[in-house]
Amino acid sequence: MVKNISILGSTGSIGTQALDVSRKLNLNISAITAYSNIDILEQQVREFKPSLAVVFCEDKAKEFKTKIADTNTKVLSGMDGLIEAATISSADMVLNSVVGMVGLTPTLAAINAHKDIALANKETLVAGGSLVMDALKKNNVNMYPVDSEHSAIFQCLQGMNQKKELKKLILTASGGPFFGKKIDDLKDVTVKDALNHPNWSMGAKITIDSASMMNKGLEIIEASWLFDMPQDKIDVVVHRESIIHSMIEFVDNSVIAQLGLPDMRIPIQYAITYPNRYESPVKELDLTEISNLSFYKPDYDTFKCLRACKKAIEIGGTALAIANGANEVANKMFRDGKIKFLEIGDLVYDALNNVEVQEIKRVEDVLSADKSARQYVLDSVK
Ligand SMILES: NC(=O)C1=CN([C@@H]2O[C@H](COP(=O)(O)OP(=O)(O)OC[C@H]3O[C@@H](n4cnc5c(N)ncnc54)[C@H](OP(=O)(O)O)[C@@H]3O)[C@@H](O)[C@H]2O)C=CC1
Ligand SMILES: CC(=O)[C@@H](O)[C@H](O)COP(=O)(O)O
Ligand SMILES: [Mn+2]
Repeated sequence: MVKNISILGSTGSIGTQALDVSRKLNLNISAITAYSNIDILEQQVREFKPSLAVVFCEDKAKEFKTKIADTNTKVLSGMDGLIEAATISSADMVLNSVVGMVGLTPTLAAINAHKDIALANKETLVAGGSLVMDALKKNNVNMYPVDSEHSAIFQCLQGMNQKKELKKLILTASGGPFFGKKIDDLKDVTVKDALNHPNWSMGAKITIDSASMMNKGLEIIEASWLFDMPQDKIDVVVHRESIIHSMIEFVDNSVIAQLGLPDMRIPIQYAITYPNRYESPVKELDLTEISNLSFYKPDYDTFKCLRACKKAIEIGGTALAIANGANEVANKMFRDGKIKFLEIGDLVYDALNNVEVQEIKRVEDVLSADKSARQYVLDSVK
């Protein structure tokens, strides 16, 4: 089993739960990173004593260095710091739980340094999936999904005999806080409404993505890279209770599902301990308490972001990075009160229609498409 782990984004929702899992598994923490939240990072340094702590923001990193001057932890900042945390020699595995496609460069660096990857940071695969998959192959490195649906599929696939027997993947979606609503109902929804996820407690960006169903679109793309499946073999079914985390269907129409309470500590732990399983702090699932599991077709007319992601897959190349980059900016603008909820989907769609798409040959192609998509959205909203 993994003994030493580096956690990128340790102060976030996944990062703090990953430290909880690490505490119970008695793992050594090699490095931890934050964007600017130095108070939580300080507590983590004092408890886990990593040899490296990274604060992405330079000013905050300076302040942090003074705060923890009495410890043996080295402090770095910026992308160089993230790369150092991703490649630190003492770590066997890197858990990437930063939010956004800023995670791509450190993921590639970790793979090139032969670290196994536990991946929560879905934007990395969405924007640069072809580069990541090539790097994994070239370096003979494993990537274990943390995203609940992808972990569910990965768990279901453990029972597969041959790939040709697999018919399709079935991603479940909660439907978010706006399930059943139509465009007219969504015109004036507030940030507070959109942050009210029915089942999961997560960071702000992914919670808004769940409300717009961009999250499910990103997850179709993530699944297509992780499991090498075309999008016409990836179905989405709305399952309001988030108890079935996803399913796979075989050619004989037998369906295998993975179930559990909506708690990310199960997929995080499985990514770290694969192929072994250990007791976890998550409560046992009592189906008689849940009593009802419901299923619906997704509403592609209302949830434009879901449609946009399918379109991005059809276009291919840097279109995936464009959809992701446009969404990252639009999502933040909505949270900051600068645009309305429905404008997120409009902006992602417009970026796909207007930003030039290229073939991906190098990481620079992805970074440049991401930059153009972000600029496109910023200019559109001025
Ligand atoms: N939360 C969940 O249950 C799930 C999350 N995911 C995915 O996992 C990833 C993390 O999500 P979540 O934990 O919810 O997010 P959070 O916003 O809670 O945490 C994000 C982490 O990344 C750091 N961070 C933010 N921006 C940057 C940046 N520009 N550069 C470097 N570090 C940064 C944050 O630091 P700071 O605290 O200082 O801001 C924090 O440590 C996302 O890709 C999400 O889609 C997938 C499935 C479930
Ligand atoms: C916990 C997790 O994996 C999230 O991605 C979650 O699935 C979001 O819920 P939605 O199904 O509402 O997007
Ligand atoms: Mn998910």
